[in-house]
Amino acid sequence: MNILVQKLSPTATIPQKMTENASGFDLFADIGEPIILNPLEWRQISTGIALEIPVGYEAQIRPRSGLSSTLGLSILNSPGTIDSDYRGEIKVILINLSPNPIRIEPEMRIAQIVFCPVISPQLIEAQTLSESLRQDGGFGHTGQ
Ligand SMILES: O=c1ccn([C@H]2C[C@H](O)[C@@H](COP(=O)(O)OP(=O)(O)OP(=O)(O)O)O2)c(=O)[nH]1
Ligand SMILES: [Mg+2]
Repeated sequence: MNILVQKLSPTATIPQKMTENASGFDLFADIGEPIILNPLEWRQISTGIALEIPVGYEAQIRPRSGLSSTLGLSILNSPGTIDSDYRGEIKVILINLSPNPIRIEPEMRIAQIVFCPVISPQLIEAQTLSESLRQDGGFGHTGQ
């Protein structure tokens, strides 16, 4: 499958898979200068790219575990949803969950984007639903 990627700025970087069978393509920050995120601060970070995702697919913006485990850097709305009809700039809402300031560098690989199939069912209103073993048990009702 091909997915069209548009660079919206000359400094943007096309997302890259770092290994052949990686699920995600790393997303690069397209920022002119470093951005400091203070503890519990979040910011939309530009990537400088736009996508044309085929209908029937979506993209998810997910954190990179290395940045999370070493720095405490995460994504506020993880996983971010990129709709197939969105043609604007992909942005990453980074949040600093650590007690220390975090410096986001230009061209830093700040997140990863994963392309996934998505279904678009018809939602049919119903008065009753079929029975199941679980019924309405949830939120830990099976124990720890
Ligand atoms: O992390 C994200 C999440 C979303 N988007 C873009 C692509 C997506 O298609 C659009 C809308 O995202 P979403 O549906 O999550 O936000 P919303 O608050 O529901 O906005 P809208 O009313 O525009 O759908 O914003 C990003 O660039 N990065
Ligand atoms: Mg929406």
